[in-house]
Amino acid sequence: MAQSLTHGEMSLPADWRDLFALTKPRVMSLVVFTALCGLLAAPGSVHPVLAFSSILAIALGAGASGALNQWYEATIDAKMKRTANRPLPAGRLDRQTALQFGVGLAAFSVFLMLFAANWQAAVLLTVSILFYVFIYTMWLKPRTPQNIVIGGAAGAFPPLIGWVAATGSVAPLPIALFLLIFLWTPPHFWALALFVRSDYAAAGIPMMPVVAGERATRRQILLYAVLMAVAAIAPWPLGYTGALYGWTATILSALFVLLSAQVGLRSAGAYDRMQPEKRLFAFSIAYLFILFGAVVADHWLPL
Ligand code: HEM
Ligand SMILES: CC(C)=CCC/C(C)=C/CC/C(C)=C/COP(=O)(O)OP(=O)(O)O
Repeated sequence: MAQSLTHGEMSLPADWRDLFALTKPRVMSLVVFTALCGLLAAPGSVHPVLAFSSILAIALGAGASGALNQWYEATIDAKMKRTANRPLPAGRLDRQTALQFGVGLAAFSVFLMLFAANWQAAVLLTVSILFYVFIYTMWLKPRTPQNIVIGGAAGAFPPLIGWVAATGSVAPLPIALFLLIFLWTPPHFWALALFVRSDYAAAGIPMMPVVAGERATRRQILLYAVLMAVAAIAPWPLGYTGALYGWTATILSALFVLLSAQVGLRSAGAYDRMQPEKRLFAFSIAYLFILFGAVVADHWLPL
């Protein structure tokens, strides 16, 4: 985008790469993948153009919420090493542009969903965007260490939205997938929070390790991992999925619980490299990618 904007004394071009970075593309890739899997696992068939447009709408809506999150958190991001180089804190983009970009993209994504799929999916997409921006970012994140438990629900909506875009209604399987991501989020995030704790402390964000301490965070990671494993495997005995998904979920969830136990049962202390925590964080991402791939494979290749 060749638009000019004022930043202090200088006039900087709003580079498209900075606008792209506002959408948190790496995090959102998994969000969009889970949405696509929700859509592909639904019964019946969707016209490819409608399927593509629905997924595009979810990607744009998720990107918009990432931009609005960064618009709101520019001063906090400036205080953390991990986020200081984002376009706003680094001064490559001004807040007004980020706000306009986020609001415009959010509105466009909802209209696209309305025309491509149905009003039910458009409503769910709107709820997810509003939830992430208002409930998580503005309300819970600066106030309570439970921020990601409750606020994390926003990230659990995409497979449900994909399913509803395809069918116009809700069913037990996408609700189970919602629950799976909901319970996955605390171990995913707290593993990372353990090794970037000083960042959050510096920014004054009440993340669990900062407020409740390392020991409590470790125990809760393990607790949520066990609950998540139950939610991940349950669709198989309940008959919502077949054995392909069932075995994948059982093996991967056992591994997830094992890695969480390595983190959860470790005593609190000053570790230099936090290897088990980093391993769990990296595995959490691979886990969701593979598991959601298995939901689709199970639907199309029933064993
Ligand atoms: C409130 C809930 C969540 C919080 C607080 C959270 C937090 C984070 C943070 C701080 C990172 C570090 C890397 C970065 O800044 O880009 C990260 C990485 C990541 N998150 Fe989450 N996350 C949450 C939920 C989710 C959900 C629901 C998904 C997808 C389903 C997801 C997918 C990812 C992925 C793919 C990465 C790796 C990005 C990379 O490779 O850099 N996260 N998350
Ligand atoms: C369809 C739709 C609207 C989906 C929304 C997806 C969503 C809410 C994902 C949550 C994942 C996420 C970016 C967490 C980052 O937390 P943070 O903002 O605290 O991380 P930060 O410290 O890196 O800014």
